[in-house]
Amino acid sequence: MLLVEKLQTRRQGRTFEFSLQLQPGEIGLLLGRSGSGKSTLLELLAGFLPASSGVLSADGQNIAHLPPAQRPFTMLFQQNNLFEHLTVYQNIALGLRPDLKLSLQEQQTLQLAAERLQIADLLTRRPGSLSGGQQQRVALARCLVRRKPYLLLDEPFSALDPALRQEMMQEVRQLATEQHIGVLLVSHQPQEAKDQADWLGFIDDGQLKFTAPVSTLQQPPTAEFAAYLGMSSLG
Ligand SMILES: Nc1ncnc2c1ncn2[C@@H]1O[C@H](COP(=O)(O)OP(=O)(O)OP(=O)(O)O)[C@@H](O)[C@H]1O
Repeated sequence: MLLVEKLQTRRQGRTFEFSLQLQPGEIGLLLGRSGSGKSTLLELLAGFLPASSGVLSADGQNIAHLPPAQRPFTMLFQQNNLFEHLTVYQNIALGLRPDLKLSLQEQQTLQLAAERLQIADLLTRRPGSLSGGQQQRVALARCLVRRKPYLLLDEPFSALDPALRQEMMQEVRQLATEQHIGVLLVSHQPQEAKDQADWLGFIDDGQLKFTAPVSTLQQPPTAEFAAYLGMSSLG
């Protein structure tokens, strides 16, 4: 389990403080206004941003002091996840070995991930010749071969059309369930993403104000959350 307790950082004179728990196989959907701190939370967990205080542990181990590469996270961004000069195969292989020299077993792992994400016929292509959806599948395949227990997704599908976005969310749901990966997903699409999430969290003014089951979308627990959803009043 991922445990975050009063994990703090400062950015541009503002204090950010987050507390949450994420179980293996669980998808937590992070919602909130632009600038509220959603990406800041993911960067803090991944170790791209130093924490000034608080607790960050994974499966009972304190991981707050570890450099990003040693933390149990893999992160997927909205775009620019791939290297344009490398083939799809090489882009995925980077998740296994920075020098791209894969053992036979690693080659098999890569092949399985590519088949799992239906991109096995694209391995010799370069990202520039792929659609946005195919590119994000490649990036997801690289996350998969890294075999990290937690996946941090920062609006990874927001540039895709609605049907494709839904398809990718189903893919993430299956991966989370089958491989017991804990997923934190930042999204601006509450209605679509909620179909696949286990809980939602509302970030406002640098804090995770609450986490709750997705059914809460129909009856927002706070006026701020209702306003974010575009509802004029509670109930
Ligand atoms: N690289 C950075 N360096 C300094 N400040 C940053 C950086 N990235 C974001 N910030 C600031 O941190 C605050 C929170 O930004 P953050 O990106 O976490 O918001 P967000 O909720 O993810 O927004 P959005 O939905 O627009 O992506 C903002 O005030 C922003 O200006």
